[in-house]
Amino acid sequence: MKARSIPGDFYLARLRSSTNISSRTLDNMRPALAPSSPAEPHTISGLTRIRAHTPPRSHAARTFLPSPPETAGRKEPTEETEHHHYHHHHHYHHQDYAGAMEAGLEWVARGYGKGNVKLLHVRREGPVHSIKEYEVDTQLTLETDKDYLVGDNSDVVATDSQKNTVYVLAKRHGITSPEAFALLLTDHFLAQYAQVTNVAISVRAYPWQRQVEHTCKVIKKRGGVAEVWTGLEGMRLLKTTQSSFVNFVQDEFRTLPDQEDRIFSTVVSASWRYTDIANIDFGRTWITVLKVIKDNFSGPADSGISSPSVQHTLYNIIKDVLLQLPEVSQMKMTMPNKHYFNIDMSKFENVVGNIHNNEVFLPVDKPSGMISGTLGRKDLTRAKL
Ligand SMILES: O=c1[nH]c(=O)c2[nH]c(=O)[nH]c2[nH]1
Repeated sequence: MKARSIPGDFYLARLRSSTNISSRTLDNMRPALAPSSPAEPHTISGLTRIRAHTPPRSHAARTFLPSPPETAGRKEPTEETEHHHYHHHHHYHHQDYAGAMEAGLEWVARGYGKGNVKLLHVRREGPVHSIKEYEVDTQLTLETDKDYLVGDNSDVVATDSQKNTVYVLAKRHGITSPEAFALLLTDHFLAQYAQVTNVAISVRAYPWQRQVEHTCKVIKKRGGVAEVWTGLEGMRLLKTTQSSFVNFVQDEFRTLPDQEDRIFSTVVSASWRYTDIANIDFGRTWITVLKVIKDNFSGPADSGISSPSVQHTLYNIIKDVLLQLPEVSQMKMTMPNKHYFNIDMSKFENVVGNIHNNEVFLPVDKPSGMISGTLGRKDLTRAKL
């Protein structure tokens, strides 16, 4: 074989990512890579070729057999084993691999698998869904090393199949915790493939949390009808323009100047009660309320909507919900005013130039304004009394 005429040759860089290199492939590549002087590394078309001046190996060291499945160690190559190997796998370029496993070497560790298998699992239990987004690494170690040593893939569970397994087990069993999912995968790989001796699964969970909580409260007196309140909590909003607060009481206690263009940020809590709970799509009303809040806080994307105060924005939201949802009899809402105060740049005139900037703010944790209100339908409110 031609390939045997250059023992000691090896190549660096992305020459071939597969271990299954046929001697034909190497033969075809050689002319393009042939350097003028074998002593120098050459870069040709982005490939670095290094000529290693290793003395030709002995015949016996040039090839070997893969470990038999029942033993972890490797059998020493013999004339007999080489003969067997040569005839059945002559397309492998044995002598290019044999050098690494000369006598006296052993595996300290080996493994292969898929890294960062990303998946999002959605658990759909009625209209309330829950999600888990994970990145999973799989690593298998096989009993034999014939895949590494001679390119025999017959025991190899492809990393692509390992990736598919992650998806299939998520579909079949669902996902509760990273640990439960990792244990599920580990047990699966060991049970499914007898040639696997070790499995390592790593899972990283992406920390999603609900942007807005859907809440509800149901009260029922014996013999009465259920009073159902649906709500939302934790809807954090912020806008950088079209919010003002001016013309409020001017006296000796006031220090706050009129604010023509301030930051408006809040965390909305709201709840609403239904007139009659028969035939109500609770999920749909919840989505509608969310949209009414967004529309009144932000307005249309091109023009926005201006807010003269938190009070006015709060009123507009509740009013619109009651107009759009006849099944709602009453709605209450609180909107804390999460202050972002303009940092006074007048002290830094020399450093910043424009002191009238509206760009640097101090987020204030506490205190915050507490604005709230409840609106009900007149007829129903009266009927209740
Ligand atoms: O929208 C506001 N309403 C207030 O009642 C108030 N009070 C205040 O100091 N800032 C604001 N902002």
